[in-house]
Amino acid sequence: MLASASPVTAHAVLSARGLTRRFGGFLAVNNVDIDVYQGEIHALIGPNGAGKTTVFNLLTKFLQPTSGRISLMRQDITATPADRVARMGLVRSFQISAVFPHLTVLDNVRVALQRPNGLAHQFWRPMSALDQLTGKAEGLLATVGLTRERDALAADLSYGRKRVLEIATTLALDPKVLLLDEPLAGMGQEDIATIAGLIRNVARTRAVLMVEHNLSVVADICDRVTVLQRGEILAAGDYETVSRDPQVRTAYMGREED
Ligand SMILES: Nc1ncnc2c1ncn2[C@@H]1O[C@H](COP(=O)(O)OP(=O)(O)OP(=O)(O)O)[C@@H](O)[C@H]1O
Repeated sequence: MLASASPVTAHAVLSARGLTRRFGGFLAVNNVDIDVYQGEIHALIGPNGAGKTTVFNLLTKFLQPTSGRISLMRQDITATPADRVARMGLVRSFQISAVFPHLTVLDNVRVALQRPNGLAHQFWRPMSALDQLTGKAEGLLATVGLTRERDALAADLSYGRKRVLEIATTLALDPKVLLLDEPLAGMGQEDIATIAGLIRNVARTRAVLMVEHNLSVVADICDRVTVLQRGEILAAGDYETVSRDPQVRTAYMGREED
């Protein structure tokens, strides 16, 4: 029997206490505590199979925890369905990152913008009905640096620019907490620098939790790091502290630096 969960920290935007998930007899996530703060980027790192994706699935309510509690902006969301949690402002990038290849960059953002307006069920309205969203969409494109590609078809963007467009469509939902699953995967150095800067910018007014394998980017842009191993927290703190932890070096980072 697990110990009962400790109290959820009041001022974190997203908190979990004693988060635990079993798959049959296998303990994939074991007693994980995590706090994600406004204005900060929190990295969740760890070797393959450590439980990072399962933690994301638990926090976004794609999976129900076996035990433990989750709170979003001081509200207990442990039993709240995924769609409601998303409407409350906890947004995972892929949830709405379906970029429509045959729409322009601007139209992709306008389509994303209609969702929080409660028009999602009227998805097949003519594009002209989206005109009222043009100004806001252009503002978002400016925020992410996509103004020049405004009228390009999404299909014609490079991989890196498509990921930037995904971030723009995610921001259209005005998330309070943004969960990014390996946002830099498969990118070249130049795109990494652009996206890392963009994430840093986005986090100024939001809380960001990201799973990321690129440790130099984690070191550069993340305020806090939680290291998972075999479903448990191995270490947590700022990158400096965590990267000096002998257990972490042996289990994970040591491998990178050998
Ligand atoms: N639905 C499931 N049923 C059974 N086992 C699962 C399920 N989902 C995940 N697991 C197991 O839980 C463990 C943690 O998996 P998870 O995908 O969360 O790890 P991860 O840290 O995201 O790994 P990676 O970096 O490789 O994506 C793994 O051993 C995985 O096989």
